[in-house]
Amino acid sequence: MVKLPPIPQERLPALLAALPKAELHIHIEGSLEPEMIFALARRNGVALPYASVQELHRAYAFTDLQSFLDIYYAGASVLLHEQDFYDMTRAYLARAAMDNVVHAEIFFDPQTHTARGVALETVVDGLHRACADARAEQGISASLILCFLRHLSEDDAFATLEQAMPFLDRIIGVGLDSSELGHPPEKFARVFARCRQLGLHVVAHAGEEGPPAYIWGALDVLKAERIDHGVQAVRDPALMRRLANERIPLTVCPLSNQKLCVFPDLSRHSLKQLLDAGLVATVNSDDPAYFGGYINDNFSQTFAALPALTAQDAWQLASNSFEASFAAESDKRAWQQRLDECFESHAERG
Ligand code: HPA
Ligand SMILES: [Zn+2]
Repeated sequence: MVKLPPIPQERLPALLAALPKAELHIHIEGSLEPEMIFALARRNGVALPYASVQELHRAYAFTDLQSFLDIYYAGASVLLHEQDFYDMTRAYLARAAMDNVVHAEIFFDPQTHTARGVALETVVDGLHRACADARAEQGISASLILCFLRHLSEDDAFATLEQAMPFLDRIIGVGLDSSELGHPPEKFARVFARCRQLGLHVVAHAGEEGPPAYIWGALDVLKAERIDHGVQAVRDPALMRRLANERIPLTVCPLSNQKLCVFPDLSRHSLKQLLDAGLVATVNSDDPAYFGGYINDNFSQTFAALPALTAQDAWQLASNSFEASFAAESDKRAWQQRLDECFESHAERG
């Protein structure tokens, strides 16, 4: 264990906010705030099934993953033009930078847009231009991960990969999201094998609502390098040992788990168990506009709900986020150094 300077307990909230961190599980369509949904609907002449921002907000009372996805896909219907994708991504990156995110690996769902007649080029151009401008103007680094929707067929995923071929230099990897139960990783074995051949990184949502068997499948069949969510792993001791031994990161999203009723309450979340078992767990926001908080809200509310979490855990979570990222080793070392300096400054002050 790394020896850290002692941090007084009352400084923990300020430390959590100030920590440099990477965000590795953020669906960019899930960063669309209700106000922006209405502004884009107006700009693009799209009719929404909600009369006002307040009415839309009131619909954010989810009972499970599917009840959220239905509203999330409706929200994304306002995105039509390159500028829409640009504005959404710039807004997220500006907000993330305020939370001291130094690096973000951003998921996007092409099939949600191509099914409505939006060209993949429009999507990728807007997202990529926003990432480049945010890096130049705010110093935040960002890269893109294309997610396949698992409720659709493997053929549809292959067609999406084909459309993405001209843009692979702007994508670092692929992921798997949407409705988990009934859509195990094995359904996408061949398309993920092709993605690996193409040199793309591969990650997958598994063990959010689905059983530990879906995490085994993501590892053994898809060869996922990271597991998104993965919180159901605590139900399988052999899986916990494997994740720890192979240092397979989990991108955990506590507020998402709370809002989608994966845990009855944040105070019952498994994050501390995952860390104590030596897993490379990280904290992320998933769909911050829908789940009531960006990454620092996830840190602060989870540490408040789980008093067993310590400053050492905070350091570990931030350090894990750099280790788990697909960034260059030189960047990881620089961010790690900033993390250690942040700890020193919080220990010394006062
Ligand atoms: O939490 C999630 N799970 C699965 N698919 C998703 N798409 C956006 N957010 C999620
Ligand atoms: Zn997710």
